[in-house]
Amino acid sequence: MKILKFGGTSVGSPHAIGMLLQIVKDHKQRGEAIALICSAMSGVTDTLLHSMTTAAAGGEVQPTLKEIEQRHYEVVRGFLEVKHQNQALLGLKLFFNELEELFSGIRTLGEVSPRTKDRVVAYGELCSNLMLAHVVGQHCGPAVFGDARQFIKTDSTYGKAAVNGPLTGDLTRGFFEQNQGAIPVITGFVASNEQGETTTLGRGGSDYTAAIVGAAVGASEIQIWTDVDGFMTSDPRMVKKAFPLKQLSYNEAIELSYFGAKVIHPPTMLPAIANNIRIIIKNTFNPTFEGTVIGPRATANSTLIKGISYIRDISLVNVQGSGMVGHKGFSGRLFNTLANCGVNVTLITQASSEHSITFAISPQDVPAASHAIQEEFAYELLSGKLEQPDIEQELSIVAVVGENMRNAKGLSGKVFSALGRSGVNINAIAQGSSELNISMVLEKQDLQKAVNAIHDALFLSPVKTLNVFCCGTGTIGHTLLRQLQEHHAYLETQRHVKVNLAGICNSRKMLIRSEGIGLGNWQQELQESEDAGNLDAFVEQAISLNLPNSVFIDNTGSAVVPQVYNTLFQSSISVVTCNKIGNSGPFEDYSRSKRLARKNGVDYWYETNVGAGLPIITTLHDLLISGDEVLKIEAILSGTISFIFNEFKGDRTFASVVREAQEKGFTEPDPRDDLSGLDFARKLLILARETGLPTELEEVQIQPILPQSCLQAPTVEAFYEELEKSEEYFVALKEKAAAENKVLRYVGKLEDGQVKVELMTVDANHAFYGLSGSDNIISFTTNRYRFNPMVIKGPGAGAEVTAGGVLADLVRVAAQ
Ligand SMILES: NC(=O)c1ccc[n+]([C@@H]2O[C@H](COP(=O)([O-])OP(=O)(O)OC[C@H]3O[C@@H](n4cnc5c(N)ncnc54)[C@H](O)[C@@H]3O)[C@@H](O)[C@H]2O)c1
Ligand SMILES: N[C@@H](CCO)C(=O)O
Ligand code: NA
Repeated sequence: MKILKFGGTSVGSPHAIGMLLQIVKDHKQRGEAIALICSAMSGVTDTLLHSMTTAAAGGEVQPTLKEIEQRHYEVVRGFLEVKHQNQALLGLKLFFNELEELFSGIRTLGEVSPRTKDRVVAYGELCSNLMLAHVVGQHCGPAVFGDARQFIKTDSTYGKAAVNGPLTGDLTRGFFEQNQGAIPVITGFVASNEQGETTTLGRGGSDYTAAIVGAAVGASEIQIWTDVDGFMTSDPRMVKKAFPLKQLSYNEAIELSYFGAKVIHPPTMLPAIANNIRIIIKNTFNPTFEGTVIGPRATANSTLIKGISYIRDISLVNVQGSGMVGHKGFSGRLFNTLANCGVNVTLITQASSEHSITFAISPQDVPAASHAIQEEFAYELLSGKLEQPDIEQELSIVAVVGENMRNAKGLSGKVFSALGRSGVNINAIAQGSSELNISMVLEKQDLQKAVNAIHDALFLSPVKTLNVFCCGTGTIGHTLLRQLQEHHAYLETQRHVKVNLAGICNSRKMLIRSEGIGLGNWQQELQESEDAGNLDAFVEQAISLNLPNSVFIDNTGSAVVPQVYNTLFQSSISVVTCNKIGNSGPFEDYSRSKRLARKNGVDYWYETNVGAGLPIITTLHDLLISGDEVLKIEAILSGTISFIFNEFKGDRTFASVVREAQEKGFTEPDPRDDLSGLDFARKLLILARETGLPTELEEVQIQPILPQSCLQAPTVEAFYEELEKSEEYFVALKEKAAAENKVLRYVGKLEDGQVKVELMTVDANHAFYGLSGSDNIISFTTNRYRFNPMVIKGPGAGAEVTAGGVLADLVRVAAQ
């Protein structure tokens, strides 16, 4: 025998009932004996409860009752042949007449007793099951309406009656015996007391009925048909990536439900658990989906962790004092007094020093708990043996649940490091000795971030979502977004990184959207945004979203954007930047940013500050962490100037070559930053700092290659005009070098603590002679590479290579 329990939404509409009928037919076809237990049509119970209050206050409820009536009639008319309708309509009409009488009684009395309340709400189940018995009877073979009041017997605790197990068992079996050959369609939730008066079973009552009936008739399986695919790994409203679990043990289901999963109400399952009956959660609207099987034990091959649940509102009470150390019975007194005033304790931790006990309770219990402690420990408080209890508010509990995790080493480490990296502070931790759950108390404002970070860290899906805030959508930013769009499938399947573009900002506009901006149409979405670009507001919103694995990408050349990095680090947001202004500012700022990133456990990557996508900074780091020592760096690090010297061959003017460099995306937003040597000096400065030299930009010696008139031009256009006028100067430079069979090279050097950039002419024997396009070249002379320096060479400017480098840094964040 299988018991099929259908919840309110599963019987709440003609569509749902159509699905139900197919499910019943499928079972019949397989020759399985089944019984149905159904809830009231969705919304009916609440409407009845509400209407009772209205009626008691003298209000009008007739139209509301008529609506409920019509919903049932509609099903009858939709599913039954005309000749069968009358009998069903008649039965329902009788119920509705009784209901009306009850309501007129409530109006007269002006109040609702618990007994009346039970009588009234029971009609939700009575009507739906009577209706369904007729419908199932016509479509699936003989069916019988089961009014559970005839066989589920309880005491008279209205609203949450206690079941008389043995009597109920006998009567239920009797009912089934009398009705062999028909499918029982039984009212969930309702029962009756010894006098035959209607009672109800409380929260989760229909599940309870299913478990009671299942236990009584020795069912092999109880199917809970609902509107979700099963028990999820976490609340899907909280965690987008939550997915349905295949299998759970009873204990795991109870633990998850305790912390908020609302699929079943565990106490109601006890009769099924006691009889080892398998429980399956199934989706009425997706019946072929396998759902979640709940059985006696966690199967060996199921996941270690079953779910992440939470309680949103909790308060922590911390009791401490010298009077507690070594005092037998202290905690006994404490928890007794709490129990006596009806305070439920959700979590307890005690340090082994026994100096303090911390426990979590519901915020509404705080006054009662405080009062009880004051009374019980009046003497200890007065004599200073105990301090005044310390109460922390605005907290939540997150619980990680799984039976198999007791044998999994390193699991709690994963949980805590995921939280640490997301900047979530943990106020208290408890692990039951059953190791079925690890619970953490944390700030309510961090709840969503914490649950998502743990979910990401623990669940099968190795894909890590980075929440990216992209500042700057010019040459580089634009290309980066295109690359992210082009490579998203590769990133997800091969690198296990998913980029959620949670915000974009440029000088004109900004847009924040936690659920993600389309990588394919961000331009349009940004264009349509009504928010003007405002860096501070952008950062503020990014921080307040409080998303896990947040990364801010600076694709600007702005001096103000780096000023927000420290705030971001302090809010546990990583930074990836191709903007070198920050790292080449005052040394103190440079080292503070690095320190803050480290202190907050977030990433700060800026490989593209030097040589665009070429692996220069990472290589330097690798040399240094492996104990090598840098003796000398020689480099060409201006892609723009490299390009100009490589292309200025006499067939066109110097100015036109510079223009081409700009068009090709090699130059800084203002090409004078390249031609003045400033951009180059910044890069060399950053490299020097990475080797440990605490040097400043002013200390870098720069030999200019441009005449003063060009550098001083007020605008970029004026600069180009000056450049045209200086053509002779550049031709002379080039010809002088050519006469000696040499080429012009703008070379940077770091040696003996000195940093300089100078114009050189080199011959064919020099390593820097043969460059093309925007090539950069860098040679590291180190202890290990003393006689044959390590050389890195390749295009060192341009949108593709730079954006590629930024993307690599982003993947590096995910890898951490
Ligand atoms: N071009 C290259 O080859 C290369 C290589 C390595 C690094 N970089 C660096 O890339 C950065 C961007 O260069 P680009 O050529 O893309 O510049 P760009 O001028 O094309 O784009 C800059 C973007 O930043 C935005 N922006 C500027 N100030 C802002 C602010 N305060 N708040 C918000 N948005 C702001 C602008 O609106 C624009 O969208 C520069 O720092 C540059 O040094 C470039
Ligand atoms: N404008 C720079 C590229 C950005 O670092 C160059 O020409 O080298
Ligand atoms: Na680089």
